[in-house]
Amino acid sequence: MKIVITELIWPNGLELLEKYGDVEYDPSLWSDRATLLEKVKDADAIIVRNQTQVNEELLGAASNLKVVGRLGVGLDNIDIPATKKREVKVVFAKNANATSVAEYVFSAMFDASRNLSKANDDVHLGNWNRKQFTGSEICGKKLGLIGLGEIAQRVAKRAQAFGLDVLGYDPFVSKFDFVYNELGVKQVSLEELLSHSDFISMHVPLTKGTKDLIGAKEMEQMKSTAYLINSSRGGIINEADLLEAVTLSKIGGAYLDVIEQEPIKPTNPLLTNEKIILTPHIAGLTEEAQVRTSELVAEEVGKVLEGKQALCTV
Ligand SMILES: NC(=O)c1ccc[n+]([C@@H]2O[C@H](COP(=O)([O-])OP(=O)(O)OC[C@H]3O[C@@H](n4cnc5c(N)ncnc54)[C@H](O)[C@@H]3O)[C@@H](O)[C@H]2O)c1
Ligand SMILES: O=C(O)[C@H](O)CS(=O)(=O)O
Repeated sequence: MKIVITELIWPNGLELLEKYGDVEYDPSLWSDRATLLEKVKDADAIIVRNQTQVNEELLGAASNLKVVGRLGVGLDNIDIPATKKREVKVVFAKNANATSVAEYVFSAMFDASRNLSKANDDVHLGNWNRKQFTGSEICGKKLGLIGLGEIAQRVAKRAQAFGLDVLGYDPFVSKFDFVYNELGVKQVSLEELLSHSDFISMHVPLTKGTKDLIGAKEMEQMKSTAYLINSSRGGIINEADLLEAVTLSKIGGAYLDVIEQEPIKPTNPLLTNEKIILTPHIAGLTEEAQVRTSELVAEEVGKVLEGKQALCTV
């Protein structure tokens, strides 16, 4: 069996995969499409993250392919109908990085409320501006969660402990769901969530229905002090509208772990506003999450290659 890995995987996953066949691992292969198309010609398995476009072109080139392993949960870079048409299985790291993403959301809320990074920069300049960095408590503030799946539920659970008031909007989750009844999330309309929340955290997949879900109209409804946090996918918040809203102080700022075009280009206008805090798609990137992710995907890919039933499939 030939297993081609096009993006970052942890060593425990590599070790497991070596039991199933010849592993070709190049974490930057995703960025060299011509070489990638050549390498997958006789591949039985391809393992990717979010950058490799698994589309008709790639699937067409990989005529031997049995399985695509996704080292994460977002499947927006994989043409699922095309894989089904070719009877190629897709396995993914269901829930493996959810706790890490939930903790990232708290890092963003605490950074916004206690000015940690800005105060550190200032002290390193030799200053001691205590009053300037007076913060605010997150206790008692309103946190709006857009999308109430696995990650949002882990955020909601932790938010209870911090005394946050959690509002939730997800048209696909019934009012009888435990997220409303046991996790203390209050079911609201998108409009209510936008107008009342101090922090708004996005937890939806990127689909036709969620593209530009938050644009100028939605930002108009937000509090002028509120922060947007996006650890789901670029494209869900309209970036031009965000830059304008932050520049005109219509909202407080934003924490973006994901952007439409990754990696970021030096000319990206988002870099011009310091109230837009950017991280390089690291919300799910912790040692613990990546050990889990790599093990789970390696095992699931292995099952398919051995003709067994995989569990984390689409
Ligand atoms: N930054 C990172 O490192 C990182 C890591 C993991 C996941 N993610 C992203 O986070 C996303 C969410 O992950 P998850 O595990 O919570 O997914 P999930 O499938 O468990 O939950 C997604 C939720 O979004 C809801 N939803 C869909 N369309 C909606 C809409 N228009 N409005 C409101 N809600 C809507 C669904 O009903 C579902 O409850 C992933 O799709 C992925 O793109 C990013
Ligand atoms: O969807 C995910 O799990 C993530 O965005 C993290 S990664 O897989 O792209 O690294």
